[in-house]
Amino acid sequence: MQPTDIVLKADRVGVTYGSGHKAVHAVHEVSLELKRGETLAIVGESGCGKSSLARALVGLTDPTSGAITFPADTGTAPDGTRIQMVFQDPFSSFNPRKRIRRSIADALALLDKSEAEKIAFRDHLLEKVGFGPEVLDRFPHEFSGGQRQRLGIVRALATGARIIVFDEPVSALDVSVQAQILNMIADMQAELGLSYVFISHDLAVVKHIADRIAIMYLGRVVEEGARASFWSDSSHPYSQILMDAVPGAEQTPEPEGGAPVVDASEVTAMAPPPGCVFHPRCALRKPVCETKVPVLRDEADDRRIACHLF
Ligand SMILES: Nc1ncnc2c1ncn2[C@@H]1O[C@H](COP(=O)(O)OP(=O)(O)OP(=O)(O)O)[C@@H](O)[C@H]1O
Repeated sequence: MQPTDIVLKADRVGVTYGSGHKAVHAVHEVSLELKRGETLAIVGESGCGKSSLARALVGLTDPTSGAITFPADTGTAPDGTRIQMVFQDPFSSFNPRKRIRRSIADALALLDKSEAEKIAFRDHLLEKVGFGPEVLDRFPHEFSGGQRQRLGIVRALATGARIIVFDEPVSALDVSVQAQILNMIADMQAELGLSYVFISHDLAVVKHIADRIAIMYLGRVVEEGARASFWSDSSHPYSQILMDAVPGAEQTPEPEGGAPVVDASEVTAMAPPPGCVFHPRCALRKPVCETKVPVLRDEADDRRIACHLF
């Protein structure tokens, strides 16, 4: 078998809540690949299914359809250590009654290393996020949001996981703290050779750290490609809206046909529109968009778009 650089692969993954006419297709046939050492950003508005996909990737939810595999896995890592999630608010996942030492020890327990090596690894990770060993005897509530997020990152990495899924890791933090955390995340990736999936509702946050970007809308990936090409080539009309919202981005002129037709909040995964799910909000829509679902197909080198305009 050929060695592969793909560390994580989602193949037509679907996540459905409920059944029958009450079913919500939160994630619909999503296929993605994450290469070793790369950061794949998944971006979309609230409710597009980002968290459902993230939870499926790390095994917290079983996909209703499709498959999640780890093609580059050598098979030596015991389950639970190859992929970990960092949540928006790690406070909710730290046991408030446990000292930090205990919480990190629980993560280190998954490592196949000697006690001394575990301690050295722990202290190295703490140092990387700017903490000394004195934090170990404190409780979670004694830390600010930014500090807690740094501890959340340490705890995820302490398991030895090589793939980290970050679910909106800086969204709850002050803008001044966000850049600091993003820099730490990037430093650790370079030093430890980690692969990241980075979930965000804000394209501005991922603009500097993502190698690849996938845009999700109502459970589907509508566009995917290398980050650099996103700001240079033409894009899916939905991606364009997200790009225009990035501060300092060049604004695209209002397309002919005018503004979006319906309020975004009226379109939900509970009652997705027929045809292209984005068509009610698309100023460039054509009649075909109301009836036919566009497939995600290669538009250029390293760029896939699901849109009838291309
Ligand atoms: N446990 C659940 N039961 C039923 N519906 C759910 C459940 N979890 C999520 N949903 C629905 O699935 C869709 C996708 O939700 P999800 O949380 O994955 O999106 P998101 O993009 O992460 O949004 P947010 O950023 O607001 O968390 C939404 O319509 C949501 O209401």
